Amino acid sequence: MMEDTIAAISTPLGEGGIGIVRVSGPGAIEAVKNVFVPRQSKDLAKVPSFTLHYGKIVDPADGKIVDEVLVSVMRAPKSYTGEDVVEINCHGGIVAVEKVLELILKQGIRLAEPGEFTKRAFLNGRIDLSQAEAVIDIIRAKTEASLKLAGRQLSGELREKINAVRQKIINILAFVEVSIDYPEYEFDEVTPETALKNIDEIINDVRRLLSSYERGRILREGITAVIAGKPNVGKSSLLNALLRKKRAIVTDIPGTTRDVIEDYLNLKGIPVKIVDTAGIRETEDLVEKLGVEKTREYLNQADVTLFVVDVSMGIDEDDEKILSLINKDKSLLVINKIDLLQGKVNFEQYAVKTGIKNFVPFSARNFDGLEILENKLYELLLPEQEGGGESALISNHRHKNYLEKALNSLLSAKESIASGEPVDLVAIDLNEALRELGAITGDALGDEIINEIFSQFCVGK
Ligand SMILES: Nc1nc2c(c(=O)[nH]1)N(C=O)[C@@H](CNc1ccc(C(=O)N[C@@H](CCC(=O)O)C(=O)O)cc1)CN2
Ligand SMILES: Nc1nc2c(ncn2[C@@H]2O[C@H](COP(=O)(O)OP(=O)(O)OP(=O)(O)O)[C@@H](O)[C@H]2O)c(=O)[nH]1
Ligand SMILES: [Mg+2]
Repeated sequence: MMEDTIAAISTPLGEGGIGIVRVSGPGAIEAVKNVFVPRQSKDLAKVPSFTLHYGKIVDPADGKIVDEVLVSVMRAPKSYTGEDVVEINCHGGIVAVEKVLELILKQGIRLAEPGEFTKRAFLNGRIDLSQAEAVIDIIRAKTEASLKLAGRQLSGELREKINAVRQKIINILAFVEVSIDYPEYEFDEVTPETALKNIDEIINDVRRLLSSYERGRILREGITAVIAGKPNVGKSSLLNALLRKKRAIVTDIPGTTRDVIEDYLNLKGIPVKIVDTAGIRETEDLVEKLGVEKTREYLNQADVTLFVVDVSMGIDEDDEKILSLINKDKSLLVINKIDLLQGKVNFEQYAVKTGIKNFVPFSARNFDGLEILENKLYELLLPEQEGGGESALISNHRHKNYLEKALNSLLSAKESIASGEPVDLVAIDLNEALRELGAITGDALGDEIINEIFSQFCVGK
């Protein structure tokens, strides 16, 4: 349990219905008692846990009323942080909330660092590190799907999976350690064959977790889609169609979009940053030139490119130039302006000519093909998995890193057993794998790394 007591404003600063000052630590109740005058006289130190109390915050220095509030009391160890927690529900508005916080700090309470409440929940053992990280993911979630993913992690799903794998390693280690300590014993259970079989099973578990990372990352972080193509093919019109609003200026003058335009959309749960760019062409116009330069930079960062062509114009050298700048496997070819078509057109020809397999005939004028376009884009990002596959569990790069390290240690242990090396070496690798998996849940992780993780939180969380 921490010695000192911390406080912070836990709601966004601004005008709102209510604003909350949260206080946590052994001195929380005493500090609030000093500034809180309950309407019905009672002692906050004696009220039951999880109760709410009406009254006023009064500055003890001059007896002036600061705000009318509701105060809740949650006692250790059953609280968000695992410590005594008192929350003061003030009227929303910057002045009242800040004034109340100031009064609390005057009672010898320290201002909380970003993420410190959640860090205490972790340090006091109420949640593990992966759950603490899920808290920040929930705050940052941009779509329902990413919220759901973070919610599963908050409920401890990842911790359970990791701990199950660790337990399997511990089971093998137990035998290995015994045979190190008592080499004269022969254990029927631990022939190299059974050990190899068990390690293989663990390796598979870790690989399965790792394989869910790509999906998890896309849902958690979202992706960047860049619209590219020659001037006037309808890039900005496509942006507007996807956003269902007139975000970018559209004209029939080639070179209309000069600067990069960014916006966000929710593609069936995937948070997508969509970028409309200046049409790429050789130009003498300085402003347009700079726009084209920027387009190239964005294309380098794109997770996926929407390459737009005008069906009434076909494909020429200028298209080829742009094609050389993009990753065709991560592109969708949008064959635009099909409303202008008279007679039949072989769309596959466009796929062959551009080398982009995924194509969709489209009209930004009448939205023809918009739904197919969205489906194909989704499929390109999150392909349907064979046999259903495991739903995403790993979404955080830190977790992926430690899983990869653990996998290497396990592979090394497997090799040692297979080549008949001394059991001591096997034990070293297995212990290493245990430590690496433990880093995901926060077991045996240095203070520095823990501090780094929590510093990414917002104040009051
Ligand atoms: N006012 C308020 N709203 C909030 C929070 C908060 O801290 N204060 N939360 C903060 O982010 C979230 C809710 N999360 C919480 C998680 C655990 C506990 C808690 O007290 N857990 C105890 C007791 C549970 C029980 O009664 O069974 C425990 O786990 O021991 C509280 C809030 C969202 N809304
Ligand atoms: N008929 C028809 N016209 C379209 C379609 N999509 C876009 N246009 C027209 O094509 C012209 C260019 O559209 P924009 O969306 O500005 O094209 P752009 O690719 O953003 O052009 P730049 O910003 O100059 O590179 C406008 O006159 C649009 O109305 C379509 O599907 N059918
Ligand atoms: Mg444009």
